[in-house]
Amino acid sequence: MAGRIEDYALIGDMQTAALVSRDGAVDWLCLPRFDSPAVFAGLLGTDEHGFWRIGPAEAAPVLPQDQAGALPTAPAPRAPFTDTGDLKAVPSSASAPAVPADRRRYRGDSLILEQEWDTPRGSVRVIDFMPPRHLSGQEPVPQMIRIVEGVSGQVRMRSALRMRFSYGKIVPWVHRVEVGDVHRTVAVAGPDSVWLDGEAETYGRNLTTYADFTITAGERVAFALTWQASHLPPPEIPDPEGSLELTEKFWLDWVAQCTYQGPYSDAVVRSLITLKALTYAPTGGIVAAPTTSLPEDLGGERNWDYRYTWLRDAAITLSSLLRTGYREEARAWREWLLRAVAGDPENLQIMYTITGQRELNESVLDWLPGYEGSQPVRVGNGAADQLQLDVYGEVVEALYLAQMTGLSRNDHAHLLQLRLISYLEEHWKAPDEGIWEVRGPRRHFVHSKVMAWVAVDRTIKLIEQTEAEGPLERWRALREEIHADVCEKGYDPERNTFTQYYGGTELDASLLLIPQVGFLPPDDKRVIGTIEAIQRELSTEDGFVLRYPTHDASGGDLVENVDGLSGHEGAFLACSFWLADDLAMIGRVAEARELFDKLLALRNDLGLLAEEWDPRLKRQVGNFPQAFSHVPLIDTALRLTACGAAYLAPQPLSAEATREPDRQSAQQPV
Ligand SMILES: OC[C@H]1O[C@H](O[C@H]2O[C@H](CO)[C@@H](O)[C@H](O)[C@H]2O)[C@H](O)[C@@H](O)[C@@H]1O
Repeated sequence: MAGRIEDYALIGDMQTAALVSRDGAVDWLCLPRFDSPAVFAGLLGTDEHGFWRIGPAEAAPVLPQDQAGALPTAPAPRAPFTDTGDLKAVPSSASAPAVPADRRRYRGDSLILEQEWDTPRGSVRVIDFMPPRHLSGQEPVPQMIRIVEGVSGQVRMRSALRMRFSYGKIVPWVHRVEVGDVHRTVAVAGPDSVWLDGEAETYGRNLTTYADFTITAGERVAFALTWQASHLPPPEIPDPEGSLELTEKFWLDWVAQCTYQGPYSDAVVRSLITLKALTYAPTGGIVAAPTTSLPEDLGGERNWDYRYTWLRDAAITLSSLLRTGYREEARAWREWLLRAVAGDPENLQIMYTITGQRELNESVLDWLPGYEGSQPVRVGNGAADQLQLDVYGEVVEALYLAQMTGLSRNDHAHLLQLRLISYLEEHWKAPDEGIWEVRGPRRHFVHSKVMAWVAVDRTIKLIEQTEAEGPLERWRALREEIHADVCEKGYDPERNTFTQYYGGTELDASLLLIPQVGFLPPDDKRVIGTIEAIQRELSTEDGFVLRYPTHDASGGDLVENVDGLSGHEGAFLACSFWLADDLAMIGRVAEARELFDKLLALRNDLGLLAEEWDPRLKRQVGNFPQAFSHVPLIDTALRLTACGAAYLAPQPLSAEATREPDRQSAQQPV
């Protein structure tokens, strides 16, 4: 059974990721890539939907050895328990004890997880990681490695592995393969095979693969789980200790490139590592989160698949990476973007798969009960077909920032930017689904129009500051027209606040971005009025911020939610960071710091954040970990570090900003 969302740790290899619970269970892992079907989907169901737990066996039942016909089969253990004196006979259906670790941490600035248990007989550490695939020197296949290390005394351990392919639906055929002295266990179903290698003897019971062993201080016992396409030869025998060394070096080298130094260094670095882990290395696409259907409303229907690349989320991620010294990731994403949106801007989607595919058909996995009963469990995402005009602003801003911070010039990116503006010229007046991807009717969302203004503004600046060409006068007039339209139709003079959409009266936390994107200065009375109104009317009791109202003043359901969904949701963490930013910008710096500190305190003990915070239950909710929360964390940390600076202005063009070799010169750029 899944634990609280914040009880999970993230490990990953920049092509997929796993969630490991505090009790040593891997409850979520999609193979071979982020958006593949899960092999362990216990997170969204029960142990029956797949998990792999390694932990102390003190409370574990004695499991009778395999009966004929039970799968998987195994010979008698080579290394049976050395001490069974105090084992109690308990029902054989019990699989593995779920004992929470006493301590856990990432090993330094890496994505290598270490969990430790203290037992009456000694202490033990389990080290979990996924080696980045390019490091191995072998065939690049996904691999999860778990090394059990004796810290003191002698501890009996159990590994219980229940693989269920296709998100918990399929029981694979599990059998042993013996090659000389080497015994391997392999699970096969359809296109997938998953190989278990390890020194401990395995045996099968109740369609689960077990290994029971005793670990003594100073000993290490390793397991490796490797995915391979089932039609290919078996993967090479893993080298867990060598991979550990390479993986640690990889992360430490990567973190060493970070240019941020300041009081929030730990939080910023952990967020950067998380963003890097969410980046699909082969293409540069960035997933919004590695999970699907972790609910925004526990028990409710607000469950979405985030294993895709949103232009919005990826663009703001890119901006954070650029501000902290990571240009390679920015360059890779820009190339992903150019490939993904290649063609007519009319056909631009707001999200794609990590490889740039356009089909994200949404469907329901009806065999999964959902996280704490939150149904439906969805895969795919119907929002892909929406019109969200703000995306043009975020993408253009990221391209502009890329060039202004020294990422070498790219003609295709230039041309794309110009064509996006031509598209906006025709379409900015249309109603859309907006930044929150509402599933209610389209509206004239104020934030969407503001971001359309951003797109035009940054393009004008690009033309003014570089050799890019475009109809400057026409676009200056367009910029004025959008600005005037928003100030006239999106502002309520009686309440002195901008509103969620033209003609509406509700507020929306996305309006907090108005001063941050430079639409109006922070000391404009309309901006201050909006910030104060949002703080007053959209704050939760503990001072975090809702995206928009989903209940009326008395706490009851609204007759009609703007998002077209039932139920409530938690405070949206990105919006809460934006409020801290705005407070700093209008000079309320102490308050901004206080809010930021409170937000940092919401991170789990490993520094990870989901999308939202449920203020009633005091729990993280929504997909986890979420780029859209970690990006604003970094931005606010930078702002507060540089406090005084009203806007994180792009740095001037550096000498490096020279023309990039034209890799695709023969192709039409967009
Ligand atoms: O709330 C309804 C929508 O929720 C999801 O969208 C949210 O996540 C996106 C990815 O982080 C983010 O870009 C967007 O701004 C958020 O509203 C979901 O993906 C949508 O399908 C759903 O309509």
